[in-house]
Amino acid sequence: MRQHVNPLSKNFFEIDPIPPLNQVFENPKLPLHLDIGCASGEFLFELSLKNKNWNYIGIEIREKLVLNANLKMKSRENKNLYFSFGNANNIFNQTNNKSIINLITSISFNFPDPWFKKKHHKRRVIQPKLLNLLSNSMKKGSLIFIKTDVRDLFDHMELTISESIKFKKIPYQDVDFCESFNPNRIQTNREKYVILNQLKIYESIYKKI
Ligand SMILES: C[S@@+](CC[C@H](N)C(=O)[O-])C[C@H]1O[C@@H](n2cnc3c(N)ncnc32)[C@H](O)[C@@H]1O
Repeated sequence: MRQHVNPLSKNFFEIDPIPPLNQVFENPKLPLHLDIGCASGEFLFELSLKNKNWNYIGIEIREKLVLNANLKMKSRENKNLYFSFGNANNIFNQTNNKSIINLITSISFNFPDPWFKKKHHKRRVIQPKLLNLLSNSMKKGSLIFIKTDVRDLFDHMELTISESIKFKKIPYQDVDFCESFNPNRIQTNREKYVILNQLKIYESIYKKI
């Protein structure tokens, strides 16, 4: 399976609408977490089983991974999990999907693709346009979690988010993780690898003000 796809390719301009939340979740009123770049979804499968008081949506640009995750969904009892295929940068251009943004309680960007070369930086998932959309539509108090092992990418993400005056970085110790989308601090696949290899993790949390 391809490890990387070019998010700027026109294959990702068309976006599937996410159905109304009352059609995908047993209880659409639960707090909603969005995980961008969820890969095979293992992290979300674990989260959704452990935290039945949250709903989770995973967005992933590699279609095969989403197809496999949806196959796995059929054999499981997940009533609080949904996977959507597409480029997170275009997903909210879809009219139906736009209305979901103000229902989101939190979003995570876990170990996004670094796209090291300068000429490829525009392929990085955190872009000013996406941040602008989120800052205009996410509700007050909602959170953005970013995590990476690549310092340069971390600086790029921090800069892009801090350019929006509507997001304030909050000190780690001020976050009540027990109330968050991930109270048990479950690790993503990349995070497990990074920890095993004793690499440094850079992370920040932002609040919509
Ligand atoms: C390095 S992997 C990290 C996967 C997972 N979050 C983790 O921490 O293990 C980055 C994932 O983001 C996906 N991705 C990259 N750009 C994306 C985009 N614009 N929209 C949605 N998914 C994207 C990639 O296909 C890949 O699965």
